[in-house]
Amino acid sequence: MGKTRVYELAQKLGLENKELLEKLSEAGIDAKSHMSVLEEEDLQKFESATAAPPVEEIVEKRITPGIIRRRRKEVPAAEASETAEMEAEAEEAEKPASVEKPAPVKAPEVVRPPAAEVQAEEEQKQEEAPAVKPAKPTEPAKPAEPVVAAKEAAPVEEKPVAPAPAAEKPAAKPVEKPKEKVEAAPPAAKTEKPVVRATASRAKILGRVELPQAAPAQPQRRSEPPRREGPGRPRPDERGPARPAPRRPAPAAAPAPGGEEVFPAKEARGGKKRKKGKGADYSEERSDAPRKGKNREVFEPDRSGKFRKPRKGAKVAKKTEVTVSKAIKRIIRISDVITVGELAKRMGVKANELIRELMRQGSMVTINHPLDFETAAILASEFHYEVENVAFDEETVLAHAGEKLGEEAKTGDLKPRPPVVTIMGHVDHGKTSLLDAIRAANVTAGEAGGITQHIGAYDVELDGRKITFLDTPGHEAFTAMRARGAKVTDIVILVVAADDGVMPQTKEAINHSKAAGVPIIIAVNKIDKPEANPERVKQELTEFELVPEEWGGETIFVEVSAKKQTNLDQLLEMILLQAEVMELKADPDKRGKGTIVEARLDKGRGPVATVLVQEGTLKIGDPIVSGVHFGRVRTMTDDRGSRVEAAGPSMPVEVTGLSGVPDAGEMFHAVEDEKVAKDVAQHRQQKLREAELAKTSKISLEQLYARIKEGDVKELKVIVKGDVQGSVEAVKDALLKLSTDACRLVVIHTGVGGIIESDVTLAAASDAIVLGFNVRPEPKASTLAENEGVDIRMYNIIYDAVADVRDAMEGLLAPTLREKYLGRVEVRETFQVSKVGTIAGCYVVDGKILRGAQVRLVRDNVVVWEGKLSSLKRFKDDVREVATGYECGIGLEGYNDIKVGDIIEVFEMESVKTTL
Ligand SMILES: Nc1nc2c(ncn2[C@@H]2O[C@H](COP(=O)(O)OP(=O)(O)OP(=O)(O)O)[C@@H](O)[C@H]2O)c(=O)[nH]1
Repeated sequence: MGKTRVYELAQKLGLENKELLEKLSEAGIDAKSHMSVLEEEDLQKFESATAAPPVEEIVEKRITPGIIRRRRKEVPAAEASETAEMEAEAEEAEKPASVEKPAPVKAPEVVRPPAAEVQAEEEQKQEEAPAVKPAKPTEPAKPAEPVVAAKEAAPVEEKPVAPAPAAEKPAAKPVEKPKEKVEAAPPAAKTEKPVVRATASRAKILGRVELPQAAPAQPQRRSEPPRREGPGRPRPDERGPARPAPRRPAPAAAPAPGGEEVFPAKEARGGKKRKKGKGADYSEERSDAPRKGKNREVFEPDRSGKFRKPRKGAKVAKKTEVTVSKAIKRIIRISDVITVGELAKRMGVKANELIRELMRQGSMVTINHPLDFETAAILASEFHYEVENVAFDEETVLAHAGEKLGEEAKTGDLKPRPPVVTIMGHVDHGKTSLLDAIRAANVTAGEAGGITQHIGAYDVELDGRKITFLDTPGHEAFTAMRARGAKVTDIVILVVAADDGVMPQTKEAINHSKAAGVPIIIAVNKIDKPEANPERVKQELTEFELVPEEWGGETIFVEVSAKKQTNLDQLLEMILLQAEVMELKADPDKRGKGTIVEARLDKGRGPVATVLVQEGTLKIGDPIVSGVHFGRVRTMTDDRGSRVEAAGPSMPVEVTGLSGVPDAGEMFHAVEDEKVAKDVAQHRQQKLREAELAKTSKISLEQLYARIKEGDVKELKVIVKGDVQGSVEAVKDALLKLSTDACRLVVIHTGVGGIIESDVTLAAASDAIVLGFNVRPEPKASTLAENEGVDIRMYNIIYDAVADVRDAMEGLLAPTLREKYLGRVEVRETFQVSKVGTIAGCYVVDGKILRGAQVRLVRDNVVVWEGKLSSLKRFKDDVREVATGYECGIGLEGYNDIKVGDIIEVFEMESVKTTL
């Protein structure tokens, strides 16, 4: 294709450049300066136009060029493309025309140096493309439009140099750029002027200097859209050739025209900029926009400005929404406690950052560490977040529920209530017999023929005064309930067989009772036996500070015979006397609350719970909540199987109507309505889940120092278990000497033998630690300790134990070597192998056994030997490890006294950092 510049053609025709330019524009050819390039098509067009200008054709052509120009200038091509619409709009546009005109003119002006020509052009434009104008009017008023125009023009301008840039720049970068480009072109002076005008008249546009930045990306996009829409439009083809006349910078120029019209529409839908995200569905984008970040907001004004028409409403909505959501997000609602990990997640920061911040504040924590409300609030504020405690205040709700009735009635009107008694003692000392005897005597006396029911508790009467017995003899149940926070028992009856005296469980029972602070009444049983020696029992008990009154002490002793029902009344009398001293009172006018003594699932009746009312009165129909269960009291039955309408303080009744089976020792509360009961139950469920997530130990030696310093711990309670009484006593004495002003050391229980479940429950209930010497915890006790967070420490050397406790109290606990449990094998057979020694045929009960691991030989929970394996075989082969459920042959290094039934514990030692 031959290209001719305007001035060359002018020379050819013997015309002035100006004249030629004028004629060219009359012919509908877009030539902006004498340097503009004319394509062959343009030349032909020019020739045919000058030769015989057919009116109709010209009009058509003119329309096209007109549109092009406008585009370049700033005209939102969209309007141009959709002629039909534009025409409609044109009518409206006509009014603001005066404003619009300047815009369209400017672009052409820039192109054409002579002012006169510019005017001519303006006139032409008005004539040519009235339809286009409508678009313009909106542009000047709305800043966005000019931008669009600039963008659209961009593609064309790239190569063309002067003309296009001039048009674009006014919109994008008002002065500077245009000048540069203009300088390159000959008619620099001329171009400058128009630029100035443009900027002046478009003062509003200046503020949008940023827009051009977005534009660069658009040109490419534009080139695409035009193609798509091009086909639909008849004009693109015509325009292509017509416009580029000045310089056909190419295909880009051609598409642009068609694209102009299209773009705005697309953009309006969220096409280009919005497509930042992928696969933007136009419809969705709109809704997404408001949620996006600041970056987007920065861009949005531009877009919206450009495409205001379609989006006026959307714009406003976006901004508002973003602000609101942020404000809400910056408040974190927690329920009393939140773990570090959860807080980090909710704030959208890394947990490590929180942990680092906490370390900076002096606390070493892990990701699962629970943070209380205050700590969480301080921590969150570092990250500009607020924490709101939305904890359901269960206590307030329940207190409110309980007080209501009390207020309505007479508040503070406490009335004496029957004592609640638990019977404890050593095995076979007659606990059950005594309970039965008391009950039998009572039943026959009170309700002849009445069928007694086992409901876990019952009451007996003596001269119109009631006593409630908990039918769960033994300290295990007692402490298990206490571990749940239940303080049910008022008085403990310690049964000691007169013929047997104080035995290990007698001692345990004493310790458990003392730990709970419950007074003890001694029932010296079996006095009917000839070998009975009550005096010896009294003597033995003085060791435990249980001194009979006749010996100057305060403990009540009653000599009874369960078998012969001797002195039972006297025992009851003494119980009542003790109760009187204790001034046990309760307000029966409140809503009922108390403790679950027993609960089970009955096939026919559903969950059945024996409850002991401790405060107020429980009535049929009362909504109640117990633990995570709730419901309405459907039926109430006493221990004689009689239906009861209401149960007052200290009365045990069997209740149905709960949604599930609560745990023994759980409290129950009657509340005003079932919704409250449900709310409380659900809240507890949630807390239970949280607690599961953030299990914390009761107390451990590692935490001791820190807690002493915080004032949390004023005394350290210890349970000592050992293989022989001598070592237990030695440790106990040594430990007691460690007592300081800051922390008193109290040994709440000692015993010979392995660490058993009841030791752990006692430790859990009393916040104690368990020290073991040459003894091991039973598997069940280990599990319980793990669940309850009880610290069990095992030692072989007394000195180590004492040193550890002392160091812990002084905050000097060194990094500890902690045992990592690997497995447990049971010795099933033993073989003597010459030159090798004893080989144990074993069965791996739990975990696995590893060659080279350390082992401990345990017999009856007492450590007999500790060392290493000398051999580990499966059949005849040496093996590295043997897993659960398999048999193996084991040899112990330098130890042969292995017996059938022995347990071999396998473990590794690992160093654990002590954190205080
Ligand atoms: N001679 C005599 N024997 C009694 C008396 N009280 C209980 N016994 C007997 O002692 C044995 C044990 O009595 P239990 O009531 O089962 O003792 P326990 O303390 O409940 O026993 P555990 O439930 O195993 O802890 C039974 O054989 C009773 O008959 C008594 O007062 N005199």
